[in-house]
Amino acid sequence: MAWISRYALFHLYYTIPVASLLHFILSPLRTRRDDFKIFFLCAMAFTCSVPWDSYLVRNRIWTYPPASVLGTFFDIPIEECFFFAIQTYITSSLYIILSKRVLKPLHLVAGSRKKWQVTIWTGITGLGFLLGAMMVYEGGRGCYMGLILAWSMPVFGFILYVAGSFILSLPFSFTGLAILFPTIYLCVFDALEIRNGTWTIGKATSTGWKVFRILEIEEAFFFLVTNGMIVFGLIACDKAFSVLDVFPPVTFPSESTLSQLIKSHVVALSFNPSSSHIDVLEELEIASEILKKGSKSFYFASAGFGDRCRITLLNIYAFSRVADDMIDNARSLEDAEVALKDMREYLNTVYSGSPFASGSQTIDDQCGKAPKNIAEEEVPKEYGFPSLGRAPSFVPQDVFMQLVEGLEEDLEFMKLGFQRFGTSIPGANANDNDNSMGARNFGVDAEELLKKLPIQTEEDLIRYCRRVAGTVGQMLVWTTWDAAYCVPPLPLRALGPSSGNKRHNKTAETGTPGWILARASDMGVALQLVNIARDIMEDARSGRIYIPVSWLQKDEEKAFVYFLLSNSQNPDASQFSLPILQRLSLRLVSLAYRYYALASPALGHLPEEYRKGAKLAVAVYMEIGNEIKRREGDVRKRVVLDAKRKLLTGAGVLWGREQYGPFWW
Ligand SMILES: CC(C)=CCC/C(C)=C/CC/C(C)=C/CC/C(C)=C/COP(=O)(O)OP(=O)(O)O
Repeated sequence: MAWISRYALFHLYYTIPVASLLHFILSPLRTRRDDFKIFFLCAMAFTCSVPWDSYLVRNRIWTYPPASVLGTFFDIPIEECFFFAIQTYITSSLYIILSKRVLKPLHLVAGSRKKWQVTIWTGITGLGFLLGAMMVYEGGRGCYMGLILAWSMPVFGFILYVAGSFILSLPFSFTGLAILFPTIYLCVFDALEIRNGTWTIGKATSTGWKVFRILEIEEAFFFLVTNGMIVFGLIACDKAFSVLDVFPPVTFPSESTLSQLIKSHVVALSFNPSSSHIDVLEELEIASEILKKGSKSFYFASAGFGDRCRITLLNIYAFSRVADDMIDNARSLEDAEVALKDMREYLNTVYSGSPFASGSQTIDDQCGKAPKNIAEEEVPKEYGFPSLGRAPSFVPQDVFMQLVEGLEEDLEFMKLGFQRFGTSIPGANANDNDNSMGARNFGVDAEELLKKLPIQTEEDLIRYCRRVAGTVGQMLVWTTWDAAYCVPPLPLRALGPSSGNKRHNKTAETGTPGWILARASDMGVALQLVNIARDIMEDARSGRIYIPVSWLQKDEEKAFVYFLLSNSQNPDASQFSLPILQRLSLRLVSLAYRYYALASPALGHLPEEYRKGAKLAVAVYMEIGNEIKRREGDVRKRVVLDAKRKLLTGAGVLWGREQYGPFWW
């Protein structure tokens, strides 16, 4: 016997390379759940297939020349046993890669909506089983097909019964591909091996019908049903996880012993959301839509987080977006003030009873306390804010309160009345687009006006960024801690009292939770500075200038900002001073990179499975900064990245260099 068998060569040439490629693609985004699913499915595939396949071999339904295999296990070639595992690995990996984009809990529609289809499909599997059993009983040429049917249909029937509506709700574009691609691939190489004589299909027990005249129909059907079982099994796991992510109070027992854990997953698997659960799902859908519309970059990057983490990130973004819009779109100062009051009240309501509520509690107190199941609670709808989901169970309320303080700062601009609510600034003519404005309009009034701007110094700017974006960075960190550890990591003691805002101090020891939170705030600052650089013109149109007045040393720079504000209905920097706009936006981007450099080492300290997701979110947004640099700071036209650029940037982060930044970093 040669040192390697023909069947082993089949794996070497055709299955191992594909499995390795998929492993490489999936590895940066792999989560513990993915590992669990793959392991579980491989174990199931092996256990279910060995007795069945052993029966086939012993009854000569398929045979192999003894010389073409390395050894046997219950009469099955060991290469065939390996095949059960590697086929499961290939199909599972492909499904997991394709499904990363999809937020699976969104597909937990009420069982009733798909009830009929589920009943019909489950019925079909029942008939399939009966047909298969009859074919086996009769023996002869239908035997192999009958054995496939009788073996696989009960499995399909069971999965459809427990997760049918979820399976039918998922987009066929990816579930179908995850089944069909490996099926076609395996059919082609199976046909080749049959022709080479590596194995043979018994003529007496097969129909003799061939697919495309090359492959026995039973073989093609075998690959189809086995890949189908793998994908359906993975979807069933996803259903259980989705239920646990969205409805933790329904199924999650507070005990975390292994038996309780298994029990909760079994309950989740058989759980069918009723109409009373639809609200939660609809809110999730709204949050997802808000992110999709609000930020294409972050929507793209959100796929890099597991669903559990992603759901809370959606909730957080949706709340921040809606809160921000309420201020931006307020029709009067009073409206905006009411909105702020509502925000604070809403936060107090959803945080009532949470160990993470603002107050006298220290983070020490919060450690070890079971989070309250706020999803169960009736949150008043009158505020009109999207649900915060489970965030109040692990994100300190103070962080949200600081975000609201940031939004409050925007009110300062409104108070100045730059073209808001029909007022105009003193001494400026909104219709005056005179190119020589620097000389004519700019005067004592303007000096006075610049003095009143809320952002006077770089410190003011950074404080604002910390509040509106640094907080979001910290929320992301708390969310990953919850998703990875279920409770915050213990050294939280290092943080001290939860109230007070010491989290961005530079002295915290590297690697401690306090340090990680501080760096997350820095990262938020970096991203917000890019955002400000990109939106100078748009913000001016809303009467806001975030450029620190202290940066405006020369008269022409002061005149520039004055012009932007006074002509805020239609500012067009090209009319007088593009170089100033370029200088200021580039200065913002450089500052952004300084904060990025400070923060990026901390990305490696996030829970491992969320590192890549966070890097992806940061990289896709910082790429906007790179583009501003490439355009030499000309931000008259809004900088947006096309899908190709996002994909390339994303790919660079996932499979390429560890550190992200402009090429000279
Ligand atoms: C460094 C560590 C430990 C963690 C990193 C933590 C992260 C990812 C921080 C970034 C936080 C973040 C996403 C802040 C939001 C900043 C921002 C500029 C938001 C702009 O949002 P939109 O204006 O809605 O988006 P568009 O600009 O795409 O329209």
